[in-house]
Amino acid sequence: MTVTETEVVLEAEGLTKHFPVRRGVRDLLSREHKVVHAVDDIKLTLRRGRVTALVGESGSGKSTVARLMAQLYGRTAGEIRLHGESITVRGGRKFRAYARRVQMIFQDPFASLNPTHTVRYHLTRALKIHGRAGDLEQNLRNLLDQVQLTPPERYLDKFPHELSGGQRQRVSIARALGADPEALLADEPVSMLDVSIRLGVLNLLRDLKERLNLAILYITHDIASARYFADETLVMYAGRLVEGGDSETVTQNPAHPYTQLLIDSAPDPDRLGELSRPEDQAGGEPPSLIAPPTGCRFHPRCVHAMPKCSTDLPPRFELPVQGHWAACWLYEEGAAK
Ligand SMILES: Nc1ncnc2c1ncn2[C@@H]1O[C@H](COP(=O)(O)OP(=O)(O)OP(=O)(O)O)[C@@H](O)[C@H]1O
Repeated sequence: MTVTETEVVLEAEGLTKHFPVRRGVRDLLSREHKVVHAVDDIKLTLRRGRVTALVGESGSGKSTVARLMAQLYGRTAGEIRLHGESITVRGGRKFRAYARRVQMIFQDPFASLNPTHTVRYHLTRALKIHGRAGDLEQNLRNLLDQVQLTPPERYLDKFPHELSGGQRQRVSIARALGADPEALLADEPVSMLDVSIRLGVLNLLRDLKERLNLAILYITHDIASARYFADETLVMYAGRLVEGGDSETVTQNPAHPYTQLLIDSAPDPDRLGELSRPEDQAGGEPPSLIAPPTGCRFHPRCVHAMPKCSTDLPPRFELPVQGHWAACWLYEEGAAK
């Protein structure tokens, strides 16, 4: 099935978030209101039965995108559409209705579960909030079955500290499923877990995607896991998307110099002893998002930078593989498509 064939659940267009910077004493005298350009002009589409990875280094704005899509943050500009309908909610009943369809999973299951309450409490609450308590015992069992915590009675009366990290994250996923959502926004769902159990949780999410026909946004700094887990991969740098396409193409044939850097600097088990060589750290630091570079935000670190890159923002240029694009002037020829 091609990317365009499955039903669109959630879309963002022109999604932008600027956080005001708290003003110091010296700034009070100036009229300037500084902002952090955390997220600028993001366009993405989540489809039924598909995982879209949003990949980038720390501080690139990935979590902010997830929180905007979950309507936990108000946006500075742009539009979020649920089944084609533009939607903005700020708390209250409207938020609850939105959360019934779009659920978020956070990085740290220990922080997102209340240590003083049992698994039963967390899941019961989710079912009740979303009007699905019905046959409560059976629904609780179903949720735990779905996340492969079986037999359910072994887990229902446990407190978060009595569970392993992987089990806690499975409870968080079960809680999200309590709403019977169409889309899951998973913000680094395995990065706090032991390496040995990450794969199990990603496989569970993949299994749920298929069985429940979920649309999943998978946020990660680990591009290798995006190749393994996601159908589509979007690469984010300093608040902007720089490349996108099917995961195999983006990870095996990266077009944007930043994606290439991300792949080259990903830990490679065959090179572990060499990681501290100075040449491995080439490529510099991400820019300040208070005064981001003009033109392409990556140009100060880019080995291919041309004069135009520092002045003109590159649009998306389409590349030979269908659906693959890069926002990079190197591909300007392809813009004719
Ligand atoms: N509430 C806030 N107020 C001000 N600045 C913020 C706020 N939240 C995030 N930022 C800034 O926005 C930028 C993007 O942050 P965000 O957490 O979205 O990045 P990220 O890619 O998810 O990073 P990480 O993987 O470290 O969480 C950062 O510069 C961050 O400091």
